[in-house]
Amino acid sequence: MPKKSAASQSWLSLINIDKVYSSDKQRQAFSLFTMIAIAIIVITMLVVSNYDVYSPILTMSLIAVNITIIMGTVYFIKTAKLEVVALISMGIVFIMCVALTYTGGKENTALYWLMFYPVVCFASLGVSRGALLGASLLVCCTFILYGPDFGQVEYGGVEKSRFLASFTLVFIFSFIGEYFRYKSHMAIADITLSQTQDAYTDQLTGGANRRFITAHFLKLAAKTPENYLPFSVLLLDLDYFKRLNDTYGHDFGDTVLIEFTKLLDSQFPMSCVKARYGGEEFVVILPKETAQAATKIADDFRQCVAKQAILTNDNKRVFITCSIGVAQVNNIDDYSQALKQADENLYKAKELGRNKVVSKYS
Ligand SMILES: Nc1nc2c(ncn2[C@@H]2O[C@H](COP(=O)(O)OP(=O)(O)OP(=O)(O)O)[C@@H](O)[C@H]2O)c(=O)[nH]1
Repeated sequence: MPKKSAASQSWLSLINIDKVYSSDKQRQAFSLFTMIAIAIIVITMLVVSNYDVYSPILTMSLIAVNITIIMGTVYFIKTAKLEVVALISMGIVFIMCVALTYTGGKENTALYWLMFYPVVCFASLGVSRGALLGASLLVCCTFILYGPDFGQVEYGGVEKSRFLASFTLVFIFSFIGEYFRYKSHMAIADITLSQTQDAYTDQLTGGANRRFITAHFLKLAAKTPENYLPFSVLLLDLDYFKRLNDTYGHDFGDTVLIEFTKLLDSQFPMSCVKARYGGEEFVVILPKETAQAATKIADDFRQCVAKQAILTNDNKRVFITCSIGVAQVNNIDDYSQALKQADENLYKAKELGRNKVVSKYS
């Protein structure tokens, strides 16, 4: 655990676990479109082979289902809006199920077809919407089977009660399956997020570490370069840190590193990425800033650091300074090269006597 948390944690918001969520979306999409594919084939075959047996209400509703789910699939291909397509598809299939129950289908065998509905509803719509649509179908079917005569077919008493019992069981077990699958999925998502955040956190300062930049930030910037490029990279190193450790002790050295991280967070905008690169070395990335502008910003920070006193345990005021090397990144692939350049500039800043900023504009 970090000794002290840095003032701002904005960099944590850049960490996501989209892969965990996208695999769940794939599961939902796969369930829905498997049902759609099977539905298109089965419905087409049924309509073609039974159009003379089916009542016009049933034939029309089956054709309407086919057209709607085909259009829904096209809409999904164009927009990738899975939830909308799932809701519309399961809505129209709901109407088809009601029409099937009402008309009886071929030789009053319609009820068999309804059993798949709760399963696909939960798999493609999730717990609450799945429960709502599944339960609504159960209520509608019960009303059609046991309600007053309003033109529906008459099923046998045993057939009705067995259908309701089986449908209820399928509904309950689909609900239990989806509810606990969702709960475990969320638990895994939480664990993955906290482990990922942990892996990218510097344990002493609570700020980001080097891995955050190399394994996460650079990939993010490569995906949306328009949000970041060109950016400037500052390499900052505390001056005479060994002497500080030797004079005031290692614990005070730690306190200085924590206070320095807080200063980075408070002095640079939230949009900047700050990370401890190791030891007493830090990196700051300034998105959409040229090296020229960054040199001025870095110099303001250097002066701010020099003015800031840090208190020792016995209330002694200690002043620190830092040296900074600056370079510009125009292309993500050039990051390593730019970091090397910033390192060379930092080395020059040390050679010039420390407490300096060096870039090609300084
Ligand atoms: N307290 C503390 N010290 C650390 C930590 N990591 C590295 N150090 C110390 O930082 C010091 C770095 O020393 P040097 O590389 O010689 O640098 P310097 O003394 O700052 O000298 P210049 O960089 O040349 O100004 C070493 O004494 C390390 O032990 C840490 O996490 N906590």
